[in-house]
Amino acid sequence: MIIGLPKEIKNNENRVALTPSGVSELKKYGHTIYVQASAGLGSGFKDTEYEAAGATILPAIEAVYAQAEMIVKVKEPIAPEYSMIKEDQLLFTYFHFASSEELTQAMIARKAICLAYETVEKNDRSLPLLIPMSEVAGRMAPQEGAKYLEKPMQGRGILLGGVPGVKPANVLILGGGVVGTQAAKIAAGLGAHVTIMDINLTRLRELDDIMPANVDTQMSNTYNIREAIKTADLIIGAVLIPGAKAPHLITRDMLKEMRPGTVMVDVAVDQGGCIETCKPTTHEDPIFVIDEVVHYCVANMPGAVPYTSTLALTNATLPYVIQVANKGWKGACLFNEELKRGLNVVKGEVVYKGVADAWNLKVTDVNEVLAAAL
Ligand SMILES: NC(=O)C1=CN([C@@H]2O[C@H](COP(=O)(O)OP(=O)(O)OC[C@H]3O[C@@H](n4cnc5c(N)ncnc54)[C@H](O)[C@@H]3O)[C@@H](O)[C@H]2O)C=CC1
Ligand SMILES: CC(=O)C(=O)O
Ligand SMILES: [Mg+2]
Repeated sequence: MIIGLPKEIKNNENRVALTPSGVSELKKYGHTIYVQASAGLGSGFKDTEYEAAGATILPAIEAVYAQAEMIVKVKEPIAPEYSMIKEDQLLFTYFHFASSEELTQAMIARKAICLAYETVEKNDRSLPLLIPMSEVAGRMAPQEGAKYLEKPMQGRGILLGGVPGVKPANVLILGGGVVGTQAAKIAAGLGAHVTIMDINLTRLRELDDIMPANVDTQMSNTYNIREAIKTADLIIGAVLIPGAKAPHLITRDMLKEMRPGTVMVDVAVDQGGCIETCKPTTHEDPIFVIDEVVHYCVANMPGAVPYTSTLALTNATLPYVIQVANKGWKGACLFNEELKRGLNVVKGEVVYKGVADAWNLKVTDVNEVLAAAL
């Protein structure tokens, strides 16, 4: 297969979807890989390393899209890339369609095959291509929260861990999955008092068993959230309904219940956010303030730590990339249910229910689309 690796163009997105070692693995199976010049530089990989691994470097992004049967990326295509996408071209990347109607309509119009990292799902319901980046974003969330809690950054001016004789900060985490667990570990390690809320009682039991003494668990519901936000210093949004729009657990009217300088890090922003007032921000301009509450809503948090994130992401994606390259998208999706669940939009049809529901579109049975494509 001919594989294209473009350089990411989203703000401060320094990750890259294949490392030179990934290129050399793909070459073993006889695939051709075109890499856009400087695609890996932000993650510490030089063009010469990709060349040595067997890739061909192309100077312009247009040439990479023009040549490739499969584009492997990190983030969703953004407007300048739309017109480069060809009918029947396979795009394997994060899409988060439920947070962008524009992107959904653009991919329908381009008649591309959109295989979304975030909905590739194992039989045990885990999301193998989301987990590594959720681990990164979860560990970053208290770090970013601590920074914006500082007074000069518009926060309350409270130290997460407190000091002897002074209470630590209260951290409220909504969602006890991968992001929530990693965020709790780091916040608790810094000495904060942490509360994790989830609707899954089994998950709360597991967390209660493994978390240190300064982490409490509580059932997530509007009543409990309304109470907790009154004394929270840092709130981390970490809920997920796979592929679908996140529910708004914190509504606009709740902001006036919070103390001035409270910081909210809505990691779930890539699925639309679990805080009503959240809108996507960038690493260049990460926060905004409403009703004296600081909102941090960066949709590509791991992009800021590419040395960690690129390796973590490609450790997980490469085996799937190899499968798709070896069998083609149809063969790979028929062979492997995990990959089939990653199909979101195929040749103009929406095949993922959460995405169709988000934008009131018709959902087509993925098996019909696969059968028609054979
Ligand atoms: N902004 C960024 O850069 C990044 C964002 N993310 C996003 O973070 C979000 C969380 O991802 P993961 O932790 O991997 O998901 P996960 O599936 O591991 O965990 C989600 C948790 O939310 C819980 N939940 C669902 N509804 C809830 C409710 N009403 N109240 C409380 N909890 C509820 C679920 O029971 C589950 O335990 C996703 O939207 C993901 O895409 C992930 C990585 C990077
Ligand atoms: C998951 C995601 O949106 C990211 O890693 O940027
Ligand atoms: Mg207020």
